[in-house]
Amino acid sequence: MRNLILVGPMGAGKSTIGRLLAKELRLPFKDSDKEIEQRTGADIPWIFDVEGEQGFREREQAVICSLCESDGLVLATGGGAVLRPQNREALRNCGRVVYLHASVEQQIDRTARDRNRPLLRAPNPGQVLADLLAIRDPLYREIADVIIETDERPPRMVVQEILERLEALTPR
Ligand SMILES: Nc1ncnc2c1ncn2[C@@H]1O[C@H](COP(=O)(O)OP(=O)(O)OP(=O)(O)O)[C@@H](O)[C@H]1O
Ligand SMILES: O=C(O)C1=C[C@@H](O)[C@@H](O)[C@H](O)C1
Ligand SMILES: [Mg+2]
Repeated sequence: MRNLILVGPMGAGKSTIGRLLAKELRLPFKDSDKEIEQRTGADIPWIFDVEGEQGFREREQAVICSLCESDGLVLATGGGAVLRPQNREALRNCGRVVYLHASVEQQIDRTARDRNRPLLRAPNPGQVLADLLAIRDPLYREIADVIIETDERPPRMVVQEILERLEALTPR
């Protein structure tokens, strides 16, 4: 398949694992969040503040559709990249999709120190993460070729399991 795409919630480790996986496979790595920031010339909190979540989602769709035209990439997506049906179709059609799963408790631990996620600037970020996962978990599953558990597993172990599980897939 053409590309390797990581989906999953904030704190699942898409950016971290994607970078390691790309190194291991000697493939270029792209992160849709970073790409949005580069193309906008501003960071994600700025985009949410000035253009709202809708503005961010427009930019995200443009970036996803353009990155999906590439071949041979490891692509880490943003946590909400699966919300739009057009993105789900583009991602599904442009490579193997890996859903990195993490419990809400692990997501809380892994995102607590980082102020770069505007959706978590709420009084109760744990509740926000739980609500988002309830809506998005079926969407991640809808497009996933494999689902990988990341709770209590170091990044290197997650990378190894992805490689093994991808190896075992039959071509589609
Ligand atoms: N398997 C893991 N074990 C322990 N810590 C991890 C693991 N995966 C990621 N982390 C840590 O969790 C934090 C969040 O990871 P990362 O930014 O890769 O998540 P993400 O899925 O890309 O989130 P977002 O959707 O917000 O972009 C980082 O500090 C990273 O070092
Ligand atoms: O889960 C989400 O909706 C988001 C996750 C991040 O990767 C960024 O794409 C942004 O902060 C929104
Ligand atoms: Mg990320």
